[in-house]
Amino acid sequence: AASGPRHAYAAVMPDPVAKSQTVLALPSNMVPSLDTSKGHHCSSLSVTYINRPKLVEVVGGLLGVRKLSSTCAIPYKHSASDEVAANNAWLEKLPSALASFDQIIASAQGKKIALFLDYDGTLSPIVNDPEKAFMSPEMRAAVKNVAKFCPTAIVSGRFRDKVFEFVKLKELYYAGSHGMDILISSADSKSKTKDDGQAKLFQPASEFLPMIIEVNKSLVEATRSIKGANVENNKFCVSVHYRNVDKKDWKLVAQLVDNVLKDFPRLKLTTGRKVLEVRPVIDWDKGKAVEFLLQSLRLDDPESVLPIYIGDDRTDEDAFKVLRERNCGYGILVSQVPKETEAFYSLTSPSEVMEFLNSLVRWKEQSPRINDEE
Ligand SMILES: O=P(O)(O)OC[C@H]1O[C@H](O[C@H]2O[C@H](CO)[C@@H](O)[C@H](O)[C@H]2O)[C@H](O)[C@@H](O)[C@@H]1O
Repeated sequence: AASGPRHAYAAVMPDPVAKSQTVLALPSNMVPSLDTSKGHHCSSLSVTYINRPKLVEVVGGLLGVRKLSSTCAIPYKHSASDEVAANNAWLEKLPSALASFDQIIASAQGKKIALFLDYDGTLSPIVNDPEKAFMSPEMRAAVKNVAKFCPTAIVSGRFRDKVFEFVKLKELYYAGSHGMDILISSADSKSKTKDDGQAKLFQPASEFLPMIIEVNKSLVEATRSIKGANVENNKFCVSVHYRNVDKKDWKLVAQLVDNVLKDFPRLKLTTGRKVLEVRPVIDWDKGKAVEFLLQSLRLDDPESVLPIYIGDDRTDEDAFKVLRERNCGYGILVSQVPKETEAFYSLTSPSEVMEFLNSLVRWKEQSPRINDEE
């Protein structure tokens, strides 16, 4: 999509749910005074409007018009041997992060690992009811332990408060609404200003809040008659779930959502796992959120930090792409089937994610002084 005009943000806005926090409402070159003199790879960031893609471009597969373009399953013939061959070819291209663990830690020698974790499908298994996507106590312990050694952020499409309710770990950073709602405590923030002592919120889509409330209502109304359809308000974006809708009605759901969006030209549609996601047309995604966090937490020097992002969804591709293009870390795709991806490695399930996190912990525990530059 082509870039539109740059967007200057409105004045500082209090967040009703966030006590003792400052909302960072910055102009378009919004990154707090970056020092690019060291040639860090993750440097300039800005927020722009983008043109809205057409419905068929977004949900082509769902509408039967054309295949979805990114992170779609690579089609393969259905004989068992073809599937095995396709899987082997994929694993060659995208090796298991567990099998390649030694390689991964070799490139982390002398560096700090910054971990970015998607939530649904990565830390919790995909379930039919989004309200019941609980994380196991074992997974929570693994994340808690790894966060002792590696700065760890959850980057989710969910409402930030909701994903915190699931994860329940105060020591992590949280980016909700696909990165449009980032909370950073000032102790960790790069900019030492008079706001020190307060947590900081970065909400690049804050002006869209009333519009999201309105579109949420319209989407609930529009899909009311579709059995199994479920609309979830994620604060700066809205999810329309069709996982529990009869397959013959999937196209209808997409068309109803598209009809609603005709009245909201400043909102666009993206797709996830059996979900249509309505979000502002700003050029901001999980990739931008990762860059923002790396810079804000002073983790943007590739000489001393290795970022690793683990996710399962199409929206995680934006983060994989940032790490690949900037050559400053690894994306790990969680998937049981071959997919097109910008990730470097793969894991097959949340339980393999847990195994990977536990391996990181064991590695750090075995030789903390050698592995950690601090
Ligand atoms: O970025 P994420 O943390 O992966 O969030 C993406 C969406 O995840 C949730 O939906 C997905 O998980 C549900 C529970 O397993 C499943 O029922 C649904 O079909 C999946 O799409 C969440 O409910 C959405 O709001 C997030 O946008």
